[in-house]
Amino acid sequence: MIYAPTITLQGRYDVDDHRLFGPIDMSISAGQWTCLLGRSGVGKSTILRLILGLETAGDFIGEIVADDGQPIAKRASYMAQSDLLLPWLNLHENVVIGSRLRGAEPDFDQANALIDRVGLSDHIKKKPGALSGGMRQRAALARTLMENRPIVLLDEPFSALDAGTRADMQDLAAELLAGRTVLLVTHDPAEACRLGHQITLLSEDGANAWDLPNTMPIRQPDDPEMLRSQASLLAHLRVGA
Ligand SMILES: Nc1ncnc2c1ncn2[C@@H]1O[C@H](COP(=O)(O)OP(=O)(O)OP(=O)(O)O)[C@@H](O)[C@H]1O
Repeated sequence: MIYAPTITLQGRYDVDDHRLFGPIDMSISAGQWTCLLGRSGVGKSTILRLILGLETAGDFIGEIVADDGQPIAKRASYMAQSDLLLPWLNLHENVVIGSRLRGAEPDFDQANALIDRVGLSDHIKKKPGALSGGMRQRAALARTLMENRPIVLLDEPFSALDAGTRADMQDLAAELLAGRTVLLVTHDPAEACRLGHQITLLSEDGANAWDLPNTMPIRQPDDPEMLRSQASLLAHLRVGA
């Protein structure tokens, strides 16, 4: 598989003449899941956009580098908070849009298999407007997984899903993204403790690691150590809110 690098982000970020976060020194480990949590508006989505080199509202002073020195954006796939599905294309066409935009022939077998894994085979010809919010989110997940990139940036990818489907999609993403460098933005301590090799808490003052059980993800929902960790993380987030 193509090398999945460690990414480091060092710097500070100002918006509207005030400091939003930083200075921070954050590492997103090679081939692992790093879960990023923090209060609403602290800058989590901004960090994903900075890593991708996309426009943001403020100014970042610092550097974002991969440990192999190669550019990051071209080998990253990104699932934004809004699903970014194109309304005039059907579900299947949306899932293969990446290849189409690159002028390549899509791998239709892979696309069909992914659509099946996210449970949308019966809806393949529907346009996004005819799908529920959770279905749209699963379609966007399939499109992201279809890209098969070594770096994957996910912004609340499971937020619209019912509890059972959410657990299924977490399992699927953990399976298909094994060995990739994944940065997952989430508000859900249970999700972070289930999926994360590392958890980073972003605040105005910095980016701090949160201790996780020594077990490897993906952790079972009834894992006692995980449950303890998610409970203390929730308590910490409530105090910090
Ligand atoms: N277009 C914009 N113009 C001005 N300020 C913006 C703009 N977009 C975002 N911001 C500001 O940047 C800050 C960080 O936004 P960001 O979306 O990164 O936060 P977040 O931590 O991901 O929030 P949430 O958890 O609610 O998704 C916010 O406080 C917001 O006010």
